[in-house]
Amino acid sequence: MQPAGVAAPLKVDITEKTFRSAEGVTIVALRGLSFEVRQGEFACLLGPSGCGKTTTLRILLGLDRRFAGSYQLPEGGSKRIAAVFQEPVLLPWRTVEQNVRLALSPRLRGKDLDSLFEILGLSAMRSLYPSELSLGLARRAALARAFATEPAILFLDEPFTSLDERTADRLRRLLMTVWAARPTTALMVTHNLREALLLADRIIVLSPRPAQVLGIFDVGLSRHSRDTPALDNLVSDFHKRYPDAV
Ligand SMILES: Nc1ncnc2c1ncn2[C@@H]1O[C@H](COP(=O)(O)OP(=O)(O)OP(=O)(O)O)[C@@H](O)[C@H]1O
Repeated sequence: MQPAGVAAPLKVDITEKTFRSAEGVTIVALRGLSFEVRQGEFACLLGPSGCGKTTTLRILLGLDRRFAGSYQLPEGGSKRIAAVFQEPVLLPWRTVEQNVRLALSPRLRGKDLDSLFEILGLSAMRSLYPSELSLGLARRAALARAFATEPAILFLDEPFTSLDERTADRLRRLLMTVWAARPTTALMVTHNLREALLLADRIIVLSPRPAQVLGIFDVGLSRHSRDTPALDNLVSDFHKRYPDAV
């Protein structure tokens, strides 16, 4: 048991998660999946398509309680959990700013959001409605909403899919800037190795379904040094260590 006030990691120990298909066939999505994310760390869960990454996040978000095993959220189960999904899920009849403020606890509702909107390049878009935003801007609004809540843990499920590469890259860099300004324990699901190498402190490498941890890849390079040649080297180091992963 972690004493109150002491930094606690995210601990995951899922013994098994199965689904029953429409034809009555049992699909084992996860079996023996165990890992930790340290306090204040940005970790990526990297694995091939269909291996069980989203299933894992849904369990950690409390959206799926039918599994065997256990997990412990940072700070002994604080309620401040934020999530950014593939779809930004903004309320269409609310402005960007209202969407962000609605997510805040009463204590934070009136807080100054200027610097957060500024970092994310959203200062001029605060009073726009979601239908007036490009997909890239809507994703930024979803990031603003997540960080505004000052979460104990932030879960991200492939937040940069279906964007052109330039927009995705700009958003990845914005995510790093906002995370550096407001560090929080973060777990991001992706099947994009370069993305994981650009963003993560450590990568939790998963096997094909049922997802198990093949190993942990410690990126071990400061984020400012992760330019294209450095990323190329990291990709090659990664493939040497995990020739069969992703
Ligand atoms: N509600 C469900 N009913 C039946 N099978 C499911 C259900 N949800 C997920 N699955 C199956 O469980 C497995 C894991 O799915 P999951 O979405 O977690 O994978 P993923 O690693 O996130 O994939 P991707 O990277 O393509 O999003 C897949 O075989 C999927 O078809």
